[in-house]
Order: sequence, then C-alpha cells, then structure tokens
Amino acid sequence: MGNDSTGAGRTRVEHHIARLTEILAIALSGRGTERLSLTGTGPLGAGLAGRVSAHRITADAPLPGFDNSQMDGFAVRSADLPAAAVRRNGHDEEFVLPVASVAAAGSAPQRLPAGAALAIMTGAPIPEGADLVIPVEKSREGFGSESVTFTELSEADTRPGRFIRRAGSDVSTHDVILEQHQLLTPARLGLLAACGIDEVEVLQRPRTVVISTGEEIRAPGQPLGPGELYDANGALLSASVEGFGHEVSSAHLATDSPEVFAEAFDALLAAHSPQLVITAGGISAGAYEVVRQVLSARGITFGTVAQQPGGPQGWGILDPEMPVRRAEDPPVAVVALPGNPVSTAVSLETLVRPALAAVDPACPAPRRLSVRLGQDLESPRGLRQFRRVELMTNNDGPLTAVPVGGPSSHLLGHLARADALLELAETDELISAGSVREAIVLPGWGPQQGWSGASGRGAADTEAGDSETGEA
Ligand SMILES: Nc1nc2c(c(=O)[nH]1)N[C@H]1C(S)=C(S)[C@@H](COP(=O)(O)OP(=O)(O)OC[C@H]3O[C@@H](n4cnc5c(N)ncnc54)[C@H](O)[C@@H]3O)O[C@H]1N2
Ligand code: MOO
Repeated sequence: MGNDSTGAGRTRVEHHIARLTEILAIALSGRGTERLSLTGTGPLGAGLAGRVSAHRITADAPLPGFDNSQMDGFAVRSADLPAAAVRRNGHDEEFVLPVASVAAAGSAPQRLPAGAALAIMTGAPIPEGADLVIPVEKSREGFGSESVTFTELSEADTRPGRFIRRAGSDVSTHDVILEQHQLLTPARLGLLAACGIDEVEVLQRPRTVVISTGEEIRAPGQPLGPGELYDANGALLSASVEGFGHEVSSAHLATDSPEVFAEAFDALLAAHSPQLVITAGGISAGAYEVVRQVLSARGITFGTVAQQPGGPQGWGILDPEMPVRRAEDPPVAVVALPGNPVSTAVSLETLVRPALAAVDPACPAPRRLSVRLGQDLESPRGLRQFRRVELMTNNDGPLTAVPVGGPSSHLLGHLARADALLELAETDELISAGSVREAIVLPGWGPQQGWSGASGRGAADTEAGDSETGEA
C-alpha cells in the first residue's frame, strides 16, 4: 500500500487535496483579468479588497515624496542652538529663537533664515536649512508668538534629523509595492493610493457554478410531498463558495434522469462559462446517481477518500471533446461532493478550501488550532474523522473541544452550532479526554465566542440524534 492510500480503495486526505489542487490550478489559470479603479464609483477602493493583482506594480516616486515634519513644532537648525542657549536661575538651560514664519501641511517648501525657528505642522515640508523639529510641547509660548523658548531639551531633542520624515524612508522609487498574484489587502490598497495609482489590473474572480441535486429535494418555501425535503446544500454551497471569493451561480437539478441532468448541466456551462463546477449529491452507490453517471462519461473520476464525513468524492477536468465543449474552450474543473449536508460542508472545509487556497490567494486558507479533548471519543480506524465540536476556553493551554452531536453526516443542526471540526487521525480509535489534537475552525467562529465561555451544552448532546456508527 503506497502513501496515497489507506487501503480498502480509499485515498489519503492529503493525496486528494493534491489532486484537487492540480485540477484547480489548471482551471483557474484560464481566468482573464480586469482593470478596476480605486477612484471609481462608490467608496474609494471599494470592490478591490480581496482581489488578486494580475501584475507586479512598482513605485514611480518615493514615499514620503519630500522631507516633512513628524510633529507639530518648530523646525530649527541644530547648529543655531548653542548661540540660542541662555541660563535661567544659573543652571536650567533654555533656548530662545525668533519665529520666522509658519509652514502648514500642503504649503510650499520655505527657507529657514539663519538663527531663527519656523513654526511647522505635521506633514509640512521641512524648510531648506532646517535639520530638526522640536515638538511644540517643548516650547514655553506654543504657537503664535514672535519668539520661542525651548525648555528641558534633552540631548536627543537636539539631535540632527529628529522628527524629520525623510523622502523615500518608506518606499523608494522603483520599489515593488504589489507583487503579481498578491492579495489586495486594505494596507496594500492604501499604499497603491498613496503612490497615486488609480487603476489596478486584477484577476477575474473565479466563476463557479454550484449544483445541488436530488429529485426528492424542494426549494425552501415550497410545499413538501411525502419523502421530500428542502435543499440545504444549495444555500450551504453558495455561501461557502462566495466565502472563497468566487462569483457564484447556483442551480438545483431535481432529476434522476441522466439525459435531463446532462442537458441542464450543459446549459449551465453555456450560460455561465465557469472555471469550476461544484456539485453535491448523486455520487455514491445508489440506483439513481445522476452526477456520477453523467460526469464519469465526461472525464470526471469518482472514488473514496479515507475520511468521514466526506468519503465519496468526484474530481477532474471536463473532457473538452464532450458535448458543447470545444478543444479551445478554457478548462473547467469539476468537484463532485457527497450529498449529505454535513458531508458537503466538511468536504468544502477539509478538501476544497485547502486546495483552492493553495492556488488562489483570494481564498482564505483553513485555520487550524491545537485543542484538548473535553471527553473520551471513539473514531473508526483507517479513516480521518472530523467531529463537530464547540471550543471552550481554559485558564491556560489550548481550548477544550467538546463534541456537538455524533459523527453522522445528516446532523446539520449540530454542525450549525459547532465552532470547529476536530480532526481525528486514521490511527485513532479510543482517544482519551485531555489528548491534544488539531481542529479546523469553521467560518464564523471568532475568539469572542470562545473567550466569552461557551454554554457547555455540547457535552450533554453528544450522541443526540445519532444512530450511526460514524462510517457513513
Ligand atoms: N451502499 C452505500 N450507500 C452509501 C454509501 C456507500 O458507500 N455505500 N456512502 C454513504 C455516504 S458516506 C454518503 S456521504 C452518501 C453520499 O451519497 P450521494 O452523494 O450519492 O448523495 P445522495 O444520495 O444524493 O444524498 C445523500 C443524502 O443527502 C440528502 N441530500 C442530498 N442533497 C441534499 C440537499 N440539497 N439538501 C438536503 N439534503 C440533501 C439526501 O436526501 C440523502 O439523504 O451516501 C451514503 N450511502
Ligand atoms: O460523507 Mo459520508 O460520511 O462520507 O456521510
């Protein structure tokens, strides 16, 4: 048995992430670019945060653009200070200089006459001849007098260069201010704007079509017939994929007919030209697995990953020879997830997110924490099990992870209450309370929930509503 498999035809989690990373890199490289303006409509820079630069950008000019004052105070020439020194009461040394004029931020650079001070505001250009700024707090008179008396100056207060922000001390001309394929964060957007750059070429957001399936599934708000249930996966998938930074289109294909499914699938490709299609449901061993039936004929592979929930998986690049696709069409990746809502959600967090984050800086990577188990747990040997847990604070050491419900993949109510997915290893069978493991934080969890002290109800509910062994 190689490192990629755990036996029983199941692929290791890491190997599957690597396979997804490969197909997502191919599909996302087919994206175009678009030019966005920082000063376009709406608030400055709106719509640019979270996007990814298409090219490297360098500075045309230094930052700061000119020597300027770091303080409201007085620009002086250090060489003038000895002559300005007077002694009061025989010991305290003070410095008295006439005030030549005032420089406000935005004013043109001036010249400092010899033996004088110039009142200067934060950000105003340092006058020619001055080599230090003494803050107004060190003056007896403050602003508005014809002369200024500095008291209690230390040696540091009179050091040349003090409180002068030199041109280029932050960014030099030709410095790289944004790398190619770098995430546009608020600070980077601020820097681009500070450098006077208005337009930025960014990668187009990945276009993703999410498809929930199942003839028994109805849209929320509609009446339900016997044996029918509402579409949880449509909303869950769309919200997750929007959080990955994608432009999402969603559809529910309520058919068990491969022909009808294929036609609708092709229509979605034609309508949205996606780089990625994510489906949920219709891929396991049942008699009506339309996704598997239709897509395995179009170049998509189906198999089992050694994890629970989220075992059954499909992945691949759509065969360009198939209907409505031409060899020259950009590649489309397909990720087919299992239909149980918790399996869909867990697959998105444990498999799809890490693979996307590896190829797209706009997709937030999984956040992992070390946690201490709050109670004994069992886990099936040979499978990576992800248990839904609440995270609770301790006085010291890692957070405590307390299970919310059991391991079964229909327990969406429990997932919605959970903070994180506790990761139990393939070799774990009986894990004692107090053991330390990793957990993957779920979207929406923040320290404020952990720190405020969780309710503790997770422990009491652990096996509620769970009739399965954790194998499905
Ligand atoms: N004989 C076997 N049966 C099953 C196996 C197996 O290996 N052998 N694997 C089980 C596991 S594990 C999972 S997970 C599921 C995956 O099945 P599918 O991906 O084919 O999903 P469906 O059969 O379409 O649905 C499963 C389950 O989820 C409900 N569902 C589906 N879509 C939605 C939706 N949009 N909103 C809410 N609920 C949804 C559906 O009604 C089913 O109850 O297969 C096991 N079976
Ligand atoms: O995803 Mo299934 O557990 O693998 O329910």
